[in-house]
Amino acid sequence: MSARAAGGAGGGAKDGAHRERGAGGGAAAGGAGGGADDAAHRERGAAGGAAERGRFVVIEGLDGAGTTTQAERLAAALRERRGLAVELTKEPTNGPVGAVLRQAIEGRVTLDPVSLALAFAADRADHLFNPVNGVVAALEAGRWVVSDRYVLSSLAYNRGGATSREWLAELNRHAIAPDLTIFVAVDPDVCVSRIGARSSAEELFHSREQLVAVDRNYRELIDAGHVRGPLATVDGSGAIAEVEAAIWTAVERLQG
Ligand SMILES: Nc1ncnc2c1ncn2[C@@H]1O[C@H](COP(=O)(O)OP(=O)(O)O)[C@@H](O)[C@H]1O
Ligand SMILES: Cc1cn([C@H]2C[C@H](O)[C@@H](COP(=O)(O)OP(=O)(O)O)O2)c(=O)[nH]c1=O
Repeated sequence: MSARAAGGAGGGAKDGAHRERGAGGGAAAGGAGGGADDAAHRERGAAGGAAERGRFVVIEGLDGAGTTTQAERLAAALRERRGLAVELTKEPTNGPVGAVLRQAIEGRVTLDPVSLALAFAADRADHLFNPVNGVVAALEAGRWVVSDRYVLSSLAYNRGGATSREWLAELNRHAIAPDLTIFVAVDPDVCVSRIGARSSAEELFHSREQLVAVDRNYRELIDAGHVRGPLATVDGSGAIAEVEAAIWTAVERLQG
């Protein structure tokens, strides 16, 4: 197994923790597209017994909305309360394209908006279809996946000028639809203050002006029905435990 596979390409929490690995690394994804939409919830007849497909839950929101905090809490709750095997992942991932993106986000390299959008789409393809530790392989092996950010982040953050919503959607055509997207809604001013309390480091999308524009994009995308798969909007302005409880209610509805 490569160092990358052992370390969990495609995610893990910010520190790379919490990522469970299935024996043998899971099934091969079978190429771009994965066919996972069609394969949703089917039983696997492969050797080793039938495994019901896992569910893919995505947490979205502005920087500072609490997506990292809530993705960690949801993954832990699914393990503890439901006894599920859960992988916690994030975008940008800890894989090779994700490493370049992290440099761009932290201002160590500069990418133009088209290259940035292409890199996020490439990182996402690896996140999904990596045969060793990709999301599709995990879902097909029966594990749940909770992802901190996904396609909706590209549509909300990387749009403008040469990068239209339509083009971004086309770039992400192969990305499977989540079983549930949770949008953690928080006012941009609150996000700015939480970001400031967390760290003084400058990042690409941390200005108030940018967060206001991204918030508008998220809300337009949601209102126009451009989110693929079921969506739950949760008020993220309350205490961490309150937001966690609201997310749990949304996920329980999915299970029920
Ligand atoms: N509901 C909340 N109320 C107050 N502070 C929060 C809440 N959720 C997260 N935080 C804090 O805000 C900061 C940003 O949270 P984080 O989960 O890293 O956000 P994101 O991943 O969306 O940028 C962290 O310091 C975190 O502890
Ligand atoms: C997944 C994704 C993230 N982003 C942005 C959103 C964040 O500003 C940044 C991810 O940085 P990160 O430090 O992980 O932020 P957070 O903890 O708030 O999620 O990358 C895009 O611009 N496009 C994308 O497709």
